[in-house]
Amino acid sequence: YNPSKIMPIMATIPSKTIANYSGVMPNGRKKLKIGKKTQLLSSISLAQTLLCRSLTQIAQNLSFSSRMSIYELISQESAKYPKPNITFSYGTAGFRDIGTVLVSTVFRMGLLAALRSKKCHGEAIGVMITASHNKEEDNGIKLVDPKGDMLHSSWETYCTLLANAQSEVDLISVLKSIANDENIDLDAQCNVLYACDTRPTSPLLVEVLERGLSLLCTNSTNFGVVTTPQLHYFVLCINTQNTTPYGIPTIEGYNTKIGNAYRAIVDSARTDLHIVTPIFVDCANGVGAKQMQLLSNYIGMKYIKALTYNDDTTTLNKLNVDCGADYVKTNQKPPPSLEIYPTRRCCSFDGDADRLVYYFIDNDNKFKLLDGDKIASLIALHFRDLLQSAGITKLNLGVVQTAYANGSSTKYMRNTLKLPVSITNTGVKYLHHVAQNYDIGVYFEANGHGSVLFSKEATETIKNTEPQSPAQKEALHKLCNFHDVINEAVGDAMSGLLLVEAILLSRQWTLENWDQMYSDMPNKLLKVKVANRNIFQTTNAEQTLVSPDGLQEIIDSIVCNYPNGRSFVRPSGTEDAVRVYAEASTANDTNELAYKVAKAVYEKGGGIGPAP
Ligand SMILES: CC(=O)N[C@H]1[C@@H](OP(=O)(O)O)O[C@H](CO)[C@@H](O)[C@@H]1O
Ligand SMILES: [Mg+2]
Repeated sequence: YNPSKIMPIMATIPSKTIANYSGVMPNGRKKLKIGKKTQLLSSISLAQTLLCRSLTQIAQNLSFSSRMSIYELISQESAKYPKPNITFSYGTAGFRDIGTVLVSTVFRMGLLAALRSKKCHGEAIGVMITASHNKEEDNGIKLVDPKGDMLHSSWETYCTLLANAQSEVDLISVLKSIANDENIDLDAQCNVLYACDTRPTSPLLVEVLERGLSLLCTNSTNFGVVTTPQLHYFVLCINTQNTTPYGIPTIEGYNTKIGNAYRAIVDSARTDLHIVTPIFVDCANGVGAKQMQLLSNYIGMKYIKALTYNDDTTTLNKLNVDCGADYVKTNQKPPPSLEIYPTRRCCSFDGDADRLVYYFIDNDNKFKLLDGDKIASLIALHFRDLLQSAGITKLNLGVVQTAYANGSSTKYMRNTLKLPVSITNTGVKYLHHVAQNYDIGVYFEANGHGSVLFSKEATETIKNTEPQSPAQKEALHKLCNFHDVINEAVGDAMSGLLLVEAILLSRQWTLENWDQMYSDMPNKLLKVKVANRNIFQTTNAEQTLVSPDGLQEIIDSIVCNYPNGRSFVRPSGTEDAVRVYAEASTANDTNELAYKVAKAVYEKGGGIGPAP
């Protein structure tokens, strides 16, 4: 091999071909933007040079790799990304930290994603680089399993082990033991799809991820800057391509599937389209802004009037600042940037557009939040009615919540809707799995992250039931379209918005009508800083502490003094803190209860910093 021999060969390749391909060369970060005729010639010669350099690099790597084992190569490359002196943990939503300290972790997750795909017989695995609602300087990485759901918990330990391997020797030893324990053939097929959100550290982390991937994976696709749920959707689409295709794994495919289903529901609701009122969408200055604009443009103003706010993804220090679903839910107030008055319908996404909350102010200027619990209640009610109208009785419809669900919502669904409600651990992966126990499982976290899952039996029943009346036919048709509007892979703010809008239009409901389903119990969420949150261990879907010793008894003795009081304590999976939740009949009682429990946590659980 000799680079000087490459040039004459290059000369025989039509320049246009080189220019076309130059954008996807291995050193593709220097992508060429060719468009203006005046720049074309110089771009082509630059493309030739770049291509030549890439070929040189490939040839060098090839001759190296023939002499070095793959583990030696990994070790050599990994040395470029030393692990900082931090203990990483794959938590509720993968790894989260300041973006720049995640470099070694992200490189290693490239290796792990490749192993996971090889273990799953070459099925596509997703890697999303995002820190969701957290601050802009943070970033994170989480893996998506072949069905589009979260990484299987048995592999989370591998993630943590790999991220914490101190030296290159440790790293190789962890990799070898994973390959050995899981019986993985390193030469097996592999497919990894990856994407990122709009954070400033995302391009750097994507580049490092690619380095990791390039060592073990021959087949990977960069989906660019998309929402977390879109990446989950792409993974599910690609892995079902040869069986029952879930959809087309592109942004257009996503918009077409959910957009067409939404339009069909609106059409079948036979509503006068003039009643389609604007929905003001706060996009948290995140990735949802552009994607929501693309989706609503596809659907058309006649069907949806989605006006995006907080859609600046280029100015620094704006992401999730005083806006977004987490801000609205935590502070129980609208983003100051949104002009809100009675009758104006508003909703907020979070930074990676997997959470959705709605809100409005009533005629007395009182802020009303329609959170994940209210969204779940609306969906459960509507599906219960549709199943009844469709004459389907054999499908079991149920709801999954966490202990953070407002007590009134659980009561409403159990006592008024007469539906089964399961309570499970915090984190979408838990809710998702429990929802699979129902034929139609509606799951939502109070913060607005959730979806609806349909069993195979549910899908087939909806598709194959012979209607006995026009009303039944219409209900079945609606159920089919509601199924298609939902992103079953994971909770999705954009798909959730269409689902809620479609239900409201079908029922001809305003946000006030929706809000009146039930009244929220006053509630309070506090954080307590402790020296070691790992000593906090829970049972009973995180509602009862088993450690530290004696603390649960103290909490019980506090709670029993408050009518309808409920309070529980658990360690956060995403922040270095312990969370305290309280609910009671009045706002005063709730406040008092929350602070008393937080104080007990601080005193008995090794609190640090100022006392609550
Ligand atoms: C009380 C609360 O809202 N907890 C959130 C938060 O988890 P913690 O483990 O509580 O930090 O972030 C998770 C990931 O986004 C989300 O799934 C969960 O609902
Ligand atoms: Mg999120």
